[in-house]
Amino acid sequence: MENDNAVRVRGLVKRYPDKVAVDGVDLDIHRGEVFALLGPNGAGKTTTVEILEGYRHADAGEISVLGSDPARADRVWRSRIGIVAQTTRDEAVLSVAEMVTHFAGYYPNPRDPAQVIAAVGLQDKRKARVRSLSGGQRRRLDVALGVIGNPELLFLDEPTTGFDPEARRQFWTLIEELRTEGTTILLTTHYLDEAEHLADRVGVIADGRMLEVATPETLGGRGARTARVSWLSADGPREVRTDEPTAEVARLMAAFGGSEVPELEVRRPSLEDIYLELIGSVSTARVLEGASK
Ligand SMILES: Nc1ncnc2c1ncn2[C@@H]1O[C@H](COP(=O)(O)OP(=O)(O)OP(=O)(O)O)[C@@H](O)[C@H]1O
Repeated sequence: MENDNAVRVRGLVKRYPDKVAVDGVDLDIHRGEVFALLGPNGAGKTTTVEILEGYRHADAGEISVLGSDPARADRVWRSRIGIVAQTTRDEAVLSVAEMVTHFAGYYPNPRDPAQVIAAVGLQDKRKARVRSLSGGQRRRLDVALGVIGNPELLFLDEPTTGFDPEARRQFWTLIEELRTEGTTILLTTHYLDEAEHLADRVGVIADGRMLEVATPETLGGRGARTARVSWLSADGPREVRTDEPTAEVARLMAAFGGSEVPELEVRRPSLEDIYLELIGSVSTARVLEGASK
């Protein structure tokens, strides 16, 4: 019987000849959630994702994806997942509409090709040959091909690399719609704002190890971190650090006689600040380890 998790991984290990790329990773992805896997270049994200997709084989660990071991999964299982890989290189002579329709034919319960093309913003390009698309347009097509089969679980490996800002926003809307429909999504991204906007939970991986899994709001104790309150006083910009920003704002309001406090801002560390701190601690540990040898 399938459990409540779309993905359940325990003790995942993948070794390459000169590198342990994944070093004992545990991971649970709940059904219906958007999970973002974050980490620096070479951390082991793509290796992990491709093992979950059944494209690479693990050296050790227990892996269950939609209730099956991906290394032994069949065509029916494959039709339940959608994949947007990091790179696609085919130089198809088909048009966008032909390609999306062609892929729809592989699945038992596909989405409507015209709707999917519109959802990724390629309606003006539907008759264009795939090989004539720009890098960002090609990436949008990759996303269309990933979702055309109406997957229960969607893997997105750096899906918005090369997107212009408008395309990224449009993509975010599409992901939100898929999430509302109940699709489970595993996303890797280097854009922290993307993770913050889309993910229910994030996992930070570095050097093949999972450092922390949490909501974007609570990663690294973020929610409890000291806030910075800044404003423009008559003497110039001012900033205080406080655990009670509300009290500080109330004090400022009184000081300004209830009128608008100029340039008032309350900031807690951003997801990027916290992420860099987590990653930084690993790099420092690696340098110290090297120095002690
Ligand atoms: N086929 C392979 N053969 C040998 N080493 C590999 C292979 N694939 C990946 N590696 C190595 O394993 C490590 C993890 O790579 P992986 O592609 O999983 O990282 P990543 O987190 O996805 O990085 P990026 O953010 O750059 O995409 C890297 O050091 C990489 O060089």
